[in-house]
Amino acid sequence: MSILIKNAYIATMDKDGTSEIPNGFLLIEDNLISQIGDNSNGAADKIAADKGIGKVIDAEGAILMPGLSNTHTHLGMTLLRGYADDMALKDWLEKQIWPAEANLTAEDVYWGSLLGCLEMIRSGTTAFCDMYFFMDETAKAVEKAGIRGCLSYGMIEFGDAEKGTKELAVNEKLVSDWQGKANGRITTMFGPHAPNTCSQAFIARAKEAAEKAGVGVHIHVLETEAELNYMKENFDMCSVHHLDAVDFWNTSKVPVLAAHCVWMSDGDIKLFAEKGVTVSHNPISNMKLASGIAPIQKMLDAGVIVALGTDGCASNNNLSLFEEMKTAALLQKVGTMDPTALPAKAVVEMATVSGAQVIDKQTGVLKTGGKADMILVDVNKANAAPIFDVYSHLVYAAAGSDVKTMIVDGKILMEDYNVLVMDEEEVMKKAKECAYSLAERAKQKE
Ligand SMILES: C[C@H]1O[C@@H](n2cnc3c(O)ncnc32)[C@H](O)[C@@H]1O
Ligand SMILES: [Zn+2]
Repeated sequence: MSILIKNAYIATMDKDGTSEIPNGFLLIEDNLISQIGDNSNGAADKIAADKGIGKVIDAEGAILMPGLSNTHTHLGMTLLRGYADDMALKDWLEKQIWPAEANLTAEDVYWGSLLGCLEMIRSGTTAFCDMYFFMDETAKAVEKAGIRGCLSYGMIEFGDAEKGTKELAVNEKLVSDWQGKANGRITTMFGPHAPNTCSQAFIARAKEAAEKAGVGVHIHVLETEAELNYMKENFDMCSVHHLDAVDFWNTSKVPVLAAHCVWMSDGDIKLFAEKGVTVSHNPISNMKLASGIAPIQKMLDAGVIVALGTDGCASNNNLSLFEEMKTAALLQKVGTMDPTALPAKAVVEMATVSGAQVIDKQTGVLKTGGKADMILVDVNKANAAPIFDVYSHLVYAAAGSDVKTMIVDGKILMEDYNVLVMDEEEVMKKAKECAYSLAERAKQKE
């Protein structure tokens, strides 16, 4: 189906083309953007008439921009929203989260993932990178919801080579079953959990498997000072150098996505810039677990690709990249005591162009020939009067709930706040039932 959007304030995020079109139009044919331009001379109506376009969206009072990419989630964990708060990462995982996850079923992950997709649709996220368990269920949820998902299985091996072999087989099956499915909306990666929960040899095997399959790797790294200290005590070097010794950060064959990266040294940053690693910055989770402040401005200055992520709903406790954008900007300013650190436009680039780099390079900007993944942000609202700068508005004043329309791969998933791809009431009901039953099962085992 062809869709024509007219009268929008377009923020293309295209560094090589026009970045803003105050009164613009955009034409979608099949799943691609076929035209984008100025509408002040009424070009859109002429195109609609000439081409006989059936679907015209009048976007007066809205910003049209690329959809947002959430580069670090654990979508099934949406069921554990608010399950365990106000704890440090190690205790949180070992005493609360892992015991609860030991009771997870495939059905739990399906409904948790679908709820996560719903929340993302409602808050402007068109693509995400996930690492969790029962990933077939997350893939089915992505298939239904219509967004893009780059899915990895969270492999935790704890130095047990036999367990490692089994974990790799699960991730390999995910790749062979789902890579490129749903018209390419579903892609896959390998997900070795972290350098302090997986051995160096195992992480190297995961990278080898990823290169063989031609897919990326997704890992947590240097999230806490405790991880840094553990690595130094046991291996006499930090996680980054420990994995560099097995060439893990080499991106010449496949992308490498490193979540958190809070405790990076200047040397680690230089290495990531040279290697082309994508960092997923998760400021809210890092603040909530008191993990620290990642040196994001330093990374950007050094040329590291930095994207944004929410982390799972048990450490955030939502999936709104609008909240993440604002928090990222404010945290860098207070962390460096420099109000010019991480300006608004740079944050929007992190949430769009940079995130898309690791998921689907044909998304993340609005330009002719690109895939049609985009959102309309309602600015006919009290919190949007006045707007002097579109990026300032998106980062400091807008909210996820201002997203009124979403199109992914040329298909409308939400229009004028109506989600078209699932029964919202049913999803919330089923997810709550699964969540309370999971908590009950976990409590009984305590
Ligand atoms: C895939 C596993 O990862 C766990 N997890 C969720 N959030 C974090 C985090 O911030 N750091 C490390 N591990 C995390 C999740 O519960 C799964 O067990
Ligand atoms: Zn995580």
